[in-house]
Amino acid sequence: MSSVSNAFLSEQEVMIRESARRVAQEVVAVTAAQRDQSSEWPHAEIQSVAELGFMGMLAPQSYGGAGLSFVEYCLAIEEFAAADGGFATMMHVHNSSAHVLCNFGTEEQKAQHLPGLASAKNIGAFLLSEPHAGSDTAAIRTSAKRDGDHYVINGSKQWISNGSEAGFAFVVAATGEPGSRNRFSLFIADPKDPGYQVLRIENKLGQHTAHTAQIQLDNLRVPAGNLVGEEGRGYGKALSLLSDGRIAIAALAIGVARAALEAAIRYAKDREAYGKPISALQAVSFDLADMAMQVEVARQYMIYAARRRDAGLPSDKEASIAKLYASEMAEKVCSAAIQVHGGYGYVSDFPVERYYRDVRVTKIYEGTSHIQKLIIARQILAE
Ligand SMILES: CC(C)(COP(=O)(O)OP(=O)(O)OC[C@H]1O[C@@H](n2cnc3c(N)ncnc32)[C@H](O)[C@@H]1OP(=O)(O)O)[C@@H](O)C(=O)NCCC(=O)NCCSC(=O)CCS(=O)O
Repeated sequence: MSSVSNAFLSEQEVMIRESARRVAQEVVAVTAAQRDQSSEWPHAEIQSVAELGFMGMLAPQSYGGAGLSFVEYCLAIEEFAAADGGFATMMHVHNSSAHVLCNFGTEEQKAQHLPGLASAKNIGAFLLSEPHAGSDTAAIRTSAKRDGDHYVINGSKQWISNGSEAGFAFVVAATGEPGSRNRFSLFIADPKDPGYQVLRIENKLGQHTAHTAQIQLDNLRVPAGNLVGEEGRGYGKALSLLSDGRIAIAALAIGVARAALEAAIRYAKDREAYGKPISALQAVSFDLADMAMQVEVARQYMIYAARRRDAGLPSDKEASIAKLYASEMAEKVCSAAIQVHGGYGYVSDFPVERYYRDVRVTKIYEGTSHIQKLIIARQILAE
């Protein structure tokens, strides 16, 4: 694949990327267009990729995971996104659950939940956003009240990827009074509890493989032992999940953009106009060069941000730069791929209209482009 360079990757990173590419193409890409039409949940594909370790990428091997570094994880996410953007979102949200548990859970919580997550027996979801708390995370209204050896959680959660299919869920809820700085706590909840109700699955522009649900929590009872970390210290944990997630969403946007670029190159070499392939027309070849340049630059910065994360260096600003640049770039590249296809780019016989629809949300979820600018500006002005 000429549009992906292996420069400065370790042998292991190249091997993981190639293995992810093979599995993504053989298992996920072949059914992607059909899923785009049917919105069917990919049970069989999830099981196949789980058997090869891709549903427990960030869980340690001792708990049944693959124990990948963050760079390796992001390289794999790019590959799955090139096959199906929605599938990659489902995988990312699921793999992040294990990541959060590894970072903040007790040994007991890890032993209880990581094997089920790593094998994809339980799909993970993270219940953070609410109808009135999207960009403004601190506006969360869901509350958790202590009742003996349980907490009782009430509230509405919105935009929950995997929420309708989850067997494991993190919930962020307020345990403190409004106005207090340390008012949010993080809990592990069981979506099989009758207090966890799926109100609806959203009808979206793209990413139909990823089911996005609205969840009502009605007296959801959670054992006190399911509190993750200290009471009132959940907000920073949620923000750290978002920060790491932004690097992965950059990888996802790059994967979809790369698929669009490759489709455009294939089409331009094949389609003839004025007696020659349109790739021989300078205008088209320059557009392809622009697209390739942007994908490559976004990838190199995404890998840099992921390496900082692996090295334990501060990476909030870099995560926001990676996500902002990659998601804005990806929408432009997918649009340019449609343009190369002309009218054929606008119909579903070719995959580029799906890529365009799938990639649009990368400018919104895990923090909008304006939120990324806010985080970058806050940091550069404080330096
Ligand atoms: C815009 C925001 C970043 C604003 O955040 P705040 O100003 O409210 O918070 P801070 O004062 O910066 O931090 C509070 C607290 O947390 C600690 N913190 C911050 N970042 C980190 C980190 N990366 N790691 C660990 N801890 C962190 C910080 O030090 C403070 O601690 P102390 O109180 O001082 O001890 C924020 O509101 C924001 O990011 N908004 C965007 C939200 C967003 O991205 N939403 C989209 C979610 S994705 C979605 O909903 C889809 C769901 S899914 O696909 O299923």
